[in-house]
Amino acid sequence: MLTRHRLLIADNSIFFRDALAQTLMSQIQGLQVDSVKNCAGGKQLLAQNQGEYMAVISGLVLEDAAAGAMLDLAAEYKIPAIALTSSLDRETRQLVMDRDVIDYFFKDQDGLEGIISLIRRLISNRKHKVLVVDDAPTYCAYLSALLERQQYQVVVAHTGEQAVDILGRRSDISMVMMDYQLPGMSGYDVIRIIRKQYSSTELPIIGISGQTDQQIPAQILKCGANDFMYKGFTVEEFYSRINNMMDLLLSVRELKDAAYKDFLTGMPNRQYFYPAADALIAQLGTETGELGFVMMDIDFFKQVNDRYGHSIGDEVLKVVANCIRTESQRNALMARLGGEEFCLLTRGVSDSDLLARMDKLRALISDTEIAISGKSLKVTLSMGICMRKDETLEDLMAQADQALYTAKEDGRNKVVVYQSQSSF
Ligand SMILES: Nc1nc2c(ncn2[C@@H]2O[C@H](COP(=O)(O)OP(=O)(O)OP(=O)(O)O)[C@@H](O)[C@H]2O)c(=O)[nH]1
Repeated sequence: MLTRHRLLIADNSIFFRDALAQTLMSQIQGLQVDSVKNCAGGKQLLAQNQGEYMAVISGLVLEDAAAGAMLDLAAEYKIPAIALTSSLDRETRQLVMDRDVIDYFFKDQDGLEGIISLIRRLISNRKHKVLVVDDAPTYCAYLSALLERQQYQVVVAHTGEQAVDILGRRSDISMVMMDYQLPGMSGYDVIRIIRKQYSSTELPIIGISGQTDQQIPAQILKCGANDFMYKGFTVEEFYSRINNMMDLLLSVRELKDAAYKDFLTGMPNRQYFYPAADALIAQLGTETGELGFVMMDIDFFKQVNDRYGHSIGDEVLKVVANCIRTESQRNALMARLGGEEFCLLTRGVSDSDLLARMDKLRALISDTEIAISGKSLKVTLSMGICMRKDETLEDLMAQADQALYTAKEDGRNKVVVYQSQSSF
Protein backbone atom coordinates (compact mmCIF):
# COMPACT_ATOMS: atom_id res chain seq x y z
CA MET A 1 0.00 0.00 0.00
CA LEU A 2 1.27 3.47 -0.89
CA THR A 3 1.93 5.64 2.18
CA ARG A 4 0.69 9.20 1.78
CA HIS A 5 2.74 12.17 2.93
CA ARG A 6 1.53 15.76 3.15
CA LEU A 7 3.51 18.99 2.90
CA LEU A 8 2.66 22.65 3.39
CA ILE A 9 4.38 25.35 1.29
CA ALA A 10 4.09 29.04 2.14
CA ASP A 11 5.64 31.63 -0.16
CA ASN A 12 4.81 35.06 -1.62
CA SER A 13 5.63 33.99 -5.18
CA ILE A 14 2.82 32.06 -6.86
CA PHE A 15 5.27 31.07 -9.59
CA PHE A 16 7.76 29.49 -7.18
CA ARG A 17 5.01 27.90 -5.04
CA ASP A 18 3.42 26.20 -8.02
CA ALA A 19 6.72 25.10 -9.57
CA LEU A 20 7.85 23.61 -6.26
CA ALA A 21 4.51 21.88 -5.57
CA GLN A 22 4.27 20.41 -9.09
CA THR A 23 7.88 19.21 -9.12
CA LEU A 24 7.59 17.62 -5.69
CA MET A 25 4.33 15.83 -6.50
CA SER A 26 5.61 14.58 -9.85
CA GLN A 27 8.85 13.25 -8.40
CA ILE A 28 7.71 11.81 -5.08
CA GLN A 29 4.98 9.18 -5.18
CA GLY A 30 2.17 9.57 -2.67
CA LEU A 31 3.04 13.19 -1.80
CA GLN A 32 0.23 15.69 -1.32
CA VAL A 33 1.15 19.39 -1.27
CA ASP A 34 -0.93 22.32 0.05
CA SER A 35 0.29 25.80 -0.70
CA VAL A 36 -0.53 29.24 0.71
CA LYS A 37 0.70 32.72 -0.05
CA ASN A 38 0.89 34.10 3.48
CA CYS A 39 1.17 33.33 7.16
CA ALA A 40 -2.57 33.70 7.81
CA GLY A 41 -3.34 30.97 5.24
CA GLY A 42 -0.64 28.75 6.70
CA LYS A 43 -1.96 29.27 10.23
CA GLN A 44 -5.44 28.24 9.14
CA LEU A 45 -4.26 25.03 7.41
CA LEU A 46 -2.01 24.03 10.29
CA ALA A 47 -4.95 24.37 12.70
CA GLN A 48 -7.33 22.51 10.38
CA ASN A 49 -4.97 19.62 9.57
CA GLN A 50 -3.24 18.96 12.85
CA GLY A 51 -0.90 15.95 12.80
CA GLU A 52 -1.10 15.76 8.98
CA TYR A 53 1.99 17.63 7.76
CA MET A 54 5.38 15.95 7.63
CA ALA A 55 7.11 19.31 6.95
CA VAL A 56 6.50 23.00 6.27
CA ILE A 57 8.50 24.78 3.56
CA SER A 58 8.29 28.54 3.96
CA GLY A 59 9.74 31.72 2.56
CA LEU A 60 11.63 33.57 5.25
CA VAL A 61 9.62 36.72 4.67
CA LEU A 62 5.87 36.52 3.99
CA GLU A 63 3.72 39.52 3.11
CA ASP A 64 1.65 39.57 6.29
CA ALA A 65 4.11 38.63 9.04
CA ALA A 66 7.51 39.30 10.55
CA ALA A 67 10.52 37.48 9.08
CA GLY A 68 10.57 33.81 10.10
CA ALA A 69 7.02 33.85 11.55
CA MET A 70 5.80 30.84 9.55
CA LEU A 71 8.90 28.84 10.53
CA ASP A 72 8.18 29.64 14.20
CA LEU A 73 4.57 28.56 13.73
CA ALA A 74 5.71 25.21 12.30
CA ALA A 75 7.97 24.76 15.33
CA GLU A 76 4.98 25.41 17.63
CA TYR A 77 3.17 22.54 15.94
CA LYS A 78 6.39 20.46 16.20
CA ILE A 79 6.58 20.14 12.42
CA PRO A 80 10.03 20.15 10.73
CA ALA A 81 10.50 23.49 8.95
CA ILE A 82 12.53 24.23 5.82
CA ALA A 83 13.38 27.85 4.99
CA LEU A 84 13.38 29.43 1.53
CA THR A 85 15.55 32.47 1.02
CA SER A 86 16.68 34.73 -1.81
CA SER A 87 19.92 35.80 -0.17
CA LEU A 88 22.18 34.40 2.46
CA ASP A 89 24.12 37.24 3.99
CA ARG A 90 25.35 36.85 7.56
CA GLU A 91 22.23 38.43 9.03
CA THR A 92 19.81 36.25 7.03
CA ARG A 93 21.75 33.10 7.85
CA GLN A 94 21.59 33.97 11.53
CA LEU A 95 17.85 34.59 11.24
CA VAL A 96 17.45 31.11 9.75
CA MET A 97 19.76 29.33 12.19
CA ASP A 98 18.12 30.96 15.23
CA ARG A 99 15.00 29.03 14.35
CA ASP A 100 14.21 25.32 14.55
CA VAL A 101 14.76 24.77 10.83
CA ILE A 102 16.18 21.56 9.47
CA ASP A 103 17.65 23.20 6.37
CA TYR A 104 17.46 26.27 4.12
CA PHE A 105 17.51 26.65 0.34
CA PHE A 106 17.78 29.35 -2.28
CA LYS A 107 14.76 29.91 -4.48
CA ASP A 108 16.44 28.69 -7.66
CA GLN A 109 16.94 25.43 -9.61
CA ASP A 110 19.64 24.16 -7.22
CA GLY A 111 17.37 24.95 -4.29
CA LEU A 112 14.52 23.07 -5.92
CA GLU A 113 16.67 19.97 -6.37
CA GLY A 114 17.96 20.28 -2.81
CA ILE A 115 14.39 20.41 -1.45
CA ILE A 116 13.36 17.33 -3.44
CA SER A 117 16.26 15.30 -2.09
CA LEU A 118 15.59 16.57 1.47
CA ILE A 119 11.90 15.57 1.33
CA ARG A 120 12.90 12.16 -0.04
CA ARG A 121 15.37 11.85 2.80
CA LEU A 122 12.78 12.81 5.45
CA ILE A 123 10.39 10.16 4.10
CA SER A 124 13.19 7.58 4.15
CA ASN A 125 14.43 8.67 7.63
CA ARG A 126 11.04 7.78 9.12
CA LYS A 127 11.92 4.12 8.60
CA HIS A 128 15.23 4.35 10.49
CA LYS A 129 15.96 4.03 14.19
CA VAL A 130 19.02 5.71 15.68
CA LEU A 131 20.38 4.51 19.03
CA VAL A 132 21.63 7.46 21.13
CA VAL A 133 24.02 6.40 23.91
CA ASP A 134 24.79 9.10 26.48
CA ASP A 135 24.65 9.12 30.27
CA ALA A 136 23.50 12.77 30.46
CA PRO A 137 19.68 12.88 30.11
CA THR A 138 19.67 16.52 28.92
CA TYR A 139 22.22 15.82 26.19
CA CYS A 140 20.31 12.68 25.17
CA ALA A 141 17.16 14.80 24.91
CA TYR A 142 19.02 17.39 22.79
CA LEU A 143 20.38 14.77 20.35
CA SER A 144 16.99 13.04 20.21
CA ALA A 145 15.24 16.33 19.37
CA LEU A 146 17.72 17.05 16.55
CA LEU A 147 17.25 13.55 15.13
CA GLU A 148 13.46 13.63 15.48
CA ARG A 149 13.38 16.92 13.59
CA GLN A 150 14.89 15.00 10.67
CA GLN A 151 12.14 12.39 11.21
CA TYR A 152 14.40 9.64 12.59
CA GLN A 153 13.00 7.34 15.26
CA VAL A 154 15.16 7.49 18.38
CA VAL A 155 16.04 4.78 20.89
CA VAL A 156 17.98 5.89 24.00
CA ALA A 157 20.51 4.10 26.22
CA HIS A 158 22.18 5.75 29.21
CA THR A 159 24.93 3.16 29.75
CA GLY A 160 27.12 0.99 27.55
CA GLU A 161 25.54 -2.13 29.05
CA GLN A 162 22.06 -0.89 28.04
CA ALA A 163 23.32 -0.16 24.50
CA VAL A 164 24.78 -3.67 24.13
CA ASP A 165 21.58 -5.17 25.50
CA ILE A 166 19.38 -3.18 23.06
CA LEU A 167 21.53 -4.12 20.07
CA GLY A 168 21.53 -7.76 21.15
CA ARG A 169 17.74 -7.83 21.30
CA ARG A 170 16.80 -5.84 18.22
CA SER A 171 18.30 -5.76 14.76
CA ASP A 172 16.25 -2.80 13.52
CA ILE A 173 18.72 -0.08 14.62
CA SER A 174 20.26 1.68 11.60
CA MET A 175 22.85 3.89 13.29
CA VAL A 176 24.46 4.51 16.70
CA MET A 177 25.49 7.87 18.20
CA MET A 178 27.83 7.10 21.07
CA ASP A 179 29.34 9.29 23.78
CA TYR A 180 32.73 7.74 24.53
CA GLN A 181 32.66 8.61 28.26
CA LEU A 182 30.10 6.43 29.97
CA PRO A 183 29.77 5.07 33.50
CA GLY A 184 30.78 1.37 33.69
CA MET A 185 31.52 0.00 30.24
CA SER A 186 33.28 2.71 28.18
CA GLY A 187 32.27 3.88 24.72
CA TYR A 188 35.42 2.21 23.34
CA ASP A 189 34.37 -1.16 24.79
CA VAL A 190 30.84 -0.82 23.47
CA ILE A 191 32.09 0.01 19.96
CA ARG A 192 34.42 -3.02 20.01
CA ILE A 193 31.53 -5.29 21.08
CA ILE A 194 29.25 -3.88 18.37
CA ARG A 195 31.91 -4.41 15.73
CA LYS A 196 32.09 -8.14 16.56
CA GLN A 197 28.46 -8.40 15.46
CA TYR A 198 28.03 -5.68 12.81
CA SER A 199 30.49 -4.32 10.25
CA SER A 200 30.91 -0.56 9.76
CA THR A 201 28.69 -0.65 6.67
CA GLU A 202 25.95 -2.66 8.41
CA LEU A 203 25.70 -0.42 11.47
CA PRO A 204 27.46 2.96 11.28
CA ILE A 205 28.61 4.46 14.59
CA ILE A 206 29.31 8.14 15.20
CA GLY A 207 31.43 8.75 18.30
CA ILE A 208 30.85 11.90 20.35
CA SER A 209 32.95 13.54 23.02
CA GLY A 210 32.52 16.54 25.28
CA GLN A 211 36.28 16.73 25.86
CA THR A 212 38.60 18.41 23.40
CA ASP A 213 41.46 15.93 23.92
CA GLN A 214 42.82 15.24 20.42
CA GLN A 215 43.59 11.61 21.28
CA ILE A 216 39.88 10.79 21.67
CA PRO A 217 38.75 10.98 18.00
CA ALA A 218 41.70 8.83 16.88
CA GLN A 219 40.99 6.20 19.54
CA ILE A 220 37.24 6.13 18.83
CA LEU A 221 37.84 5.78 15.09
CA LYS A 222 40.45 3.05 15.67
CA CYS A 223 37.96 1.07 17.78
CA GLY A 224 35.62 0.93 14.80
CA ALA A 225 33.49 4.11 14.77
CA ASN A 226 32.79 5.50 11.30
CA ASP A 227 32.93 9.17 12.28
CA PHE A 228 33.43 11.50 15.21
CA MET A 229 32.01 14.80 16.51
CA TYR A 230 32.87 17.07 19.39
CA LYS A 231 29.83 18.10 21.41
CA GLY A 232 30.22 21.74 20.36
CA PHE A 233 29.07 20.90 16.81
CA THR A 234 26.86 23.22 14.82
CA VAL A 235 23.45 21.90 13.76
CA GLU A 236 24.58 22.00 10.10
CA GLU A 237 27.65 19.87 10.91
CA PHE A 238 25.49 17.42 12.85
CA TYR A 239 22.98 16.93 10.03
CA SER A 240 25.72 16.73 7.38
CA ARG A 241 27.52 13.94 9.24
CA ILE A 242 24.32 12.02 10.04
CA ASN A 243 23.06 12.32 6.47
CA ASN A 244 26.41 11.29 4.97
CA MET A 245 26.38 8.21 7.16
CA MET A 246 22.79 7.37 6.20
CA ASP A 247 23.70 7.77 2.50
CA LEU A 248 26.54 5.29 2.98
CA LEU A 249 24.25 2.82 4.73
CA LEU A 250 21.56 3.07 2.04
CA SER A 251 24.07 2.71 -0.83
CA VAL A 252 25.50 -0.44 0.76
CA ARG A 253 22.00 -1.85 1.29
CA GLU A 254 21.12 -1.11 -2.36
CA LEU A 255 24.27 -2.87 -3.54
CA LYS A 256 23.52 -5.86 -1.33
CA ASP A 257 19.95 -6.01 -2.61
CA ALA A 258 21.20 -5.95 -6.19
CA ALA A 259 23.71 -8.72 -5.46
CA TYR A 260 21.52 -10.98 -3.32
CA LYS A 261 17.95 -10.47 -4.56
CA ASP A 262 16.46 -12.00 -7.65
CA PHE A 263 15.53 -8.95 -9.76
CA LEU A 264 12.29 -10.49 -11.10
CA THR A 265 10.62 -11.89 -7.98
CA GLY A 266 12.43 -9.98 -5.21
CA MET A 267 13.24 -13.32 -3.55
CA PRO A 268 16.74 -14.08 -2.28
CA ASN A 269 18.88 -15.52 -5.09
CA ARG A 270 21.28 -18.47 -5.00
CA GLN A 271 24.26 -16.21 -4.15
CA TYR A 272 22.42 -15.28 -0.95
CA PHE A 273 20.97 -18.69 -0.31
CA TYR A 274 24.05 -20.94 -0.21
CA PRO A 275 26.05 -19.17 2.52
CA ALA A 276 22.87 -18.37 4.51
CA ALA A 277 21.77 -22.03 4.35
CA ASP A 278 25.25 -23.27 5.35
CA ALA A 279 25.19 -20.89 8.33
CA LEU A 280 21.71 -22.04 9.36
CA ILE A 281 22.73 -25.69 9.20
CA ALA A 282 25.98 -25.00 11.08
CA GLN A 283 24.00 -23.14 13.80
CA LEU A 284 21.91 -26.23 14.27
CA GLY A 285 25.14 -28.03 15.31
CA THR A 286 24.38 -30.77 17.74
CA GLU A 287 20.87 -29.47 18.52
CA THR A 288 18.18 -31.94 17.70
CA GLY A 289 15.93 -29.86 15.52
CA GLU A 290 14.22 -30.91 12.35
CA LEU A 291 15.71 -29.70 9.12
CA GLY A 292 13.68 -29.76 5.95
CA PHE A 293 14.62 -28.98 2.38
CA VAL A 294 12.08 -28.50 -0.40
CA MET A 295 12.94 -28.27 -4.09
CA MET A 296 10.11 -26.84 -6.24
CA ASP A 297 9.71 -26.58 -9.98
CA ILE A 298 6.82 -25.20 -12.04
CA ASP A 299 5.40 -27.87 -14.35
CA PHE A 300 5.60 -27.49 -18.13
CA PHE A 301 6.76 -23.90 -17.78
CA LYS A 302 8.27 -23.95 -21.25
CA GLN A 303 4.73 -24.34 -22.60
CA VAL A 304 3.64 -21.17 -20.75
CA ASN A 305 6.41 -19.20 -22.45
CA ASP A 306 5.74 -20.81 -25.83
CA ARG A 307 1.98 -20.22 -25.67
CA TYR A 308 1.74 -16.81 -23.95
CA GLY A 309 5.17 -15.22 -24.45
CA HIS A 310 8.12 -14.58 -22.19
CA SER A 311 6.75 -11.48 -20.45
CA ILE A 312 3.61 -13.33 -19.33
CA GLY A 313 5.93 -16.15 -18.23
CA ASP A 314 7.73 -13.57 -16.07
CA GLU A 315 4.44 -12.48 -14.47
CA VAL A 316 3.59 -16.12 -13.71
CA LEU A 317 6.95 -16.51 -11.98
CA LYS A 318 6.12 -13.49 -9.79
CA VAL A 319 2.71 -14.88 -8.83
CA VAL A 320 4.18 -18.28 -7.93
CA ALA A 321 6.98 -16.60 -5.94
CA ASN A 322 4.38 -14.58 -3.97
CA CYS A 323 2.42 -17.73 -3.14
CA ILE A 324 5.63 -19.43 -1.94
CA ARG A 325 6.53 -16.37 0.12
CA THR A 326 3.16 -16.06 1.86
CA GLU A 327 2.73 -19.78 2.52
CA SER A 328 6.28 -20.44 3.67
CA GLN A 329 7.32 -17.46 5.72
CA ARG A 330 7.62 -19.03 9.17
CA ASN A 331 10.99 -20.64 10.04
CA ALA A 332 12.11 -20.76 6.43
CA LEU A 333 14.88 -19.58 4.19
CA MET A 334 13.66 -19.43 0.61
CA ALA A 335 15.23 -18.62 -2.74
CA ARG A 336 14.73 -18.63 -6.47
CA LEU A 337 17.58 -20.89 -7.54
CA GLY A 338 17.11 -20.00 -11.21
CA GLY A 339 14.59 -20.34 -14.06
CA GLU A 340 11.35 -21.80 -12.70
CA GLU A 341 13.05 -23.50 -9.75
CA PHE A 342 12.59 -22.41 -6.13
CA CYS A 343 13.74 -23.88 -2.84
CA LEU A 344 12.99 -23.71 0.84
CA LEU A 345 15.07 -24.68 3.87
CA THR A 346 13.14 -25.02 7.12
CA ARG A 347 14.35 -25.48 10.64
CA GLY A 348 12.28 -26.58 13.63
CA VAL A 349 9.27 -27.54 11.50
CA SER A 350 8.11 -31.10 12.13
CA ASP A 351 8.02 -33.58 9.24
CA SER A 352 4.24 -33.83 9.26
CA ASP A 353 3.82 -30.05 9.51
CA LEU A 354 6.19 -29.43 6.60
CA LEU A 355 4.45 -32.01 4.41
CA ALA A 356 1.02 -30.51 5.22
CA ARG A 357 2.25 -26.96 4.54
CA MET A 358 3.82 -27.90 1.22
CA ASP A 359 0.73 -29.76 0.09
CA LYS A 360 -1.35 -26.68 0.99
CA LEU A 361 1.02 -24.55 -1.12
CA ARG A 362 0.78 -27.00 -4.03
CA ALA A 363 -3.04 -26.87 -3.87
CA LEU A 364 -3.04 -23.06 -3.60
CA ILE A 365 -0.96 -22.70 -6.76
CA SER A 366 -2.97 -25.21 -8.79
CA ASP A 367 -6.20 -23.42 -7.74
CA THR A 368 -4.93 -19.91 -8.46
CA GLU A 369 -6.37 -18.31 -11.58
CA ILE A 370 -3.58 -16.07 -12.91
CA ALA A 371 -5.05 -13.15 -14.89
CA ILE A 372 -2.54 -11.17 -16.97
CA SER A 373 -3.15 -8.82 -19.92
CA GLY A 374 -6.69 -10.11 -20.47
CA LYS A 375 -5.55 -13.74 -20.42
CA SER A 376 -6.23 -16.23 -17.69
CA LEU A 377 -4.12 -19.28 -16.96
CA LYS A 378 -3.19 -21.78 -14.27
CA VAL A 379 0.06 -23.56 -13.47
CA THR A 380 1.04 -26.37 -11.14
CA LEU A 381 4.08 -26.96 -8.97
CA SER A 382 5.95 -30.20 -8.25
CA MET A 383 7.95 -30.56 -5.05
CA GLY A 384 10.56 -32.87 -3.62
CA ILE A 385 11.09 -32.85 0.13
CA CYS A 386 13.96 -34.15 2.17
CA MET A 387 13.47 -34.20 5.93
CA ARG A 388 16.62 -35.26 7.75
CA LYS A 389 19.06 -34.45 10.51
CA ASP A 390 22.87 -34.34 10.30
CA GLU A 391 22.99 -33.77 6.55
CA THR A 392 25.13 -31.38 4.55
CA LEU A 393 23.35 -28.83 2.35
CA GLU A 394 24.66 -30.65 -0.71
CA ASP A 395 23.12 -33.96 0.45
CA LEU A 396 19.81 -32.34 1.34
CA MET A 397 19.59 -30.71 -2.07
CA ALA A 398 20.53 -33.87 -3.97
CA GLN A 399 17.93 -35.91 -2.09
CA ALA A 400 15.17 -33.31 -2.48
CA ASP A 401 16.07 -33.13 -6.19
CA GLN A 402 15.67 -36.89 -6.48
CA ALA A 403 12.22 -36.68 -4.84
CA LEU A 404 11.30 -33.84 -7.21
CA TYR A 405 12.28 -36.04 -10.16
CA THR A 406 9.91 -38.72 -8.84
CA ALA A 407 7.10 -36.12 -8.50
CA LYS A 408 7.59 -35.14 -12.15
CA GLU A 409 7.70 -38.79 -13.27
CA ASP A 410 4.52 -39.55 -11.30
CA GLY A 411 2.53 -37.00 -13.26
CA ARG A 412 3.51 -33.59 -11.70
CA ASN A 413 1.45 -31.33 -9.36
CA LYS A 414 2.69 -33.60 -6.54
CA VAL A 415 4.66 -33.44 -3.30
CA VAL A 416 7.04 -36.38 -2.88
CA VAL A 417 9.12 -37.09 0.22
CA TYR A 418 12.60 -38.54 -0.30
CA GLN A 419 12.95 -42.14 0.92
CA SER A 420 16.47 -43.41 1.55
CA GLN A 421 17.48 -46.79 0.09
CA SER A 422 17.61 -48.32 3.59
CA SER A 423 13.90 -47.57 4.15
CA PHE A 424 12.82 -49.60 1.13
N1 LIG B 1 9.57 -16.24 -18.71
C1 LIG B 1 10.66 -16.76 -18.19
N2 LIG B 1 11.04 -18.02 -18.52
C2 LIG B 1 12.13 -18.55 -17.97
C3 LIG B 1 12.94 -17.83 -17.06
N3 LIG B 1 13.97 -18.63 -16.69
C4 LIG B 1 13.83 -19.80 -17.34
N4 LIG B 1 12.70 -19.77 -18.11
C5 LIG B 1 12.14 -20.81 -18.98
O1 LIG B 1 11.67 -21.89 -18.20
C6 LIG B 1 11.52 -23.00 -19.08
C7 LIG B 1 11.92 -24.27 -18.36
O2 LIG B 1 11.63 -25.32 -19.20
P1 LIG B 1 12.02 -26.82 -18.93
O3 LIG B 1 13.29 -26.89 -18.12
O4 LIG B 1 12.01 -27.54 -20.23
O5 LIG B 1 10.95 -27.36 -17.98
P2 LIG B 1 9.35 -27.33 -18.02
O6 LIG B 1 8.80 -26.91 -19.33
O7 LIG B 1 8.90 -26.55 -16.85
O8 LIG B 1 8.99 -28.84 -17.81
P3 LIG B 1 9.03 -29.73 -16.49
O9 LIG B 1 9.97 -29.04 -15.52
O10 LIG B 1 9.55 -31.04 -16.92
O11 LIG B 1 7.66 -29.81 -15.97
C8 LIG B 1 12.42 -22.70 -20.31
O12 LIG B 1 11.58 -22.45 -21.41
C9 LIG B 1 13.15 -21.42 -19.91
O13 LIG B 1 13.40 -20.58 -21.02
C10 LIG B 1 12.55 -16.48 -16.75
O14 LIG B 1 13.19 -15.77 -15.98
N5 LIG B 1 11.41 -16.00 -17.33
